[in-house]
Amino acid sequence: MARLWRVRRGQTEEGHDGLTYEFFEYPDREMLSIELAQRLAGDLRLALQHEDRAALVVPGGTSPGPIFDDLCAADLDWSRVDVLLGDERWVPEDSPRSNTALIKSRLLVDRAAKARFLPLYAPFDAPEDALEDLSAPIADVLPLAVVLLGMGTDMHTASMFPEADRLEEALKPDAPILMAMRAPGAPEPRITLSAHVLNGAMSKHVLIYGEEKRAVLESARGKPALEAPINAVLDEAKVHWAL
Ligand SMILES: O=C1O[C@H](COP(=O)(O)O)[C@@H](O)[C@H](O)[C@H]1O
Repeated sequence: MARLWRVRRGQTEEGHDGLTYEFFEYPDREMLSIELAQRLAGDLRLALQHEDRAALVVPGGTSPGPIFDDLCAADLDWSRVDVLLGDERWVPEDSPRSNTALIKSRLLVDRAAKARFLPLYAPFDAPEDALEDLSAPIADVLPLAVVLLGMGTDMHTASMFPEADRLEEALKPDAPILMAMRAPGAPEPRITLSAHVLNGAMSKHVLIYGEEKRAVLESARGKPALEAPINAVLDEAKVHWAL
C-alpha cells in the first residue's frame, strides 16, 4: 500500500504557488507499478462508462516501462481507448531514443494491442513539417481522459524544458495542441502536447523514482513554470514515487 500526503503548496511559507497535489509514496518500484497500473486502468474504465472513447496519454523515457508491462494486461475495453504520447523526440522509430518504439513494445501489446495509437512522429526532417497532420487526429479525441507524465531532473515534463525556445507559448491557455520544441537540455528536436491540453484531462498522474527527483520536485516549490515546467501540470495531479 502507498502512503499518501496531500500537498497544499499554497499554504506553506516556502512558496505561494497555490498548487495542490497528492503525493503517493510506495514501498518499492514493483508495488508502484502494480498499483499505478491498476489506478490508470480504473480511471480509463470510469471514463469509458461516460464516453464512447477515452484518450490515454503516456510518457516516454526510462521510467514508465514497468507500468506499461502491467497496464497492457488490464481488463478493459481497449478497443475504445486512444493512446498517445505526451511528447516525442524527433527521431525515427528504430532509434533507441524513440518513445514511440517504447510504447509499441511495452504498452500496445497483450490486451492493450486493441487500442488505437495516435502518433507524435512522422518521417519528416523537422517536427514543424508534421505538426498539422499529427494534430488533427488529436483534436478529435480531446479532452483527454487520463494523463501519465514523467519528470526529468531538470524539472521538464513532456517536452516542456526549462529554457526551451517555445516554452512560454506552450504554457499559455491558447497554445496549439502540439508544439515543436528545442531546448539546451534536449539532444534532439521535440514535439509536445501543450500544458492546457494536458491539464484538460479527467485525471492526471506524475511518475517519479529516486531521491534526486523527489528533491527536485520539492525544490520546484514556489517557482514559476517557466523555470520549473513541472509546476505547469502539478495542480490536482497525483504524484507517484518510489525509491
Ligand atoms: O525525455 C524525456 O524525459 C522525461 C523523463 O524521462 P525519464 O527517463 O527521466 O523517466 C519523459 O517523461 C519524457 O516523456 C521524455 O521524452
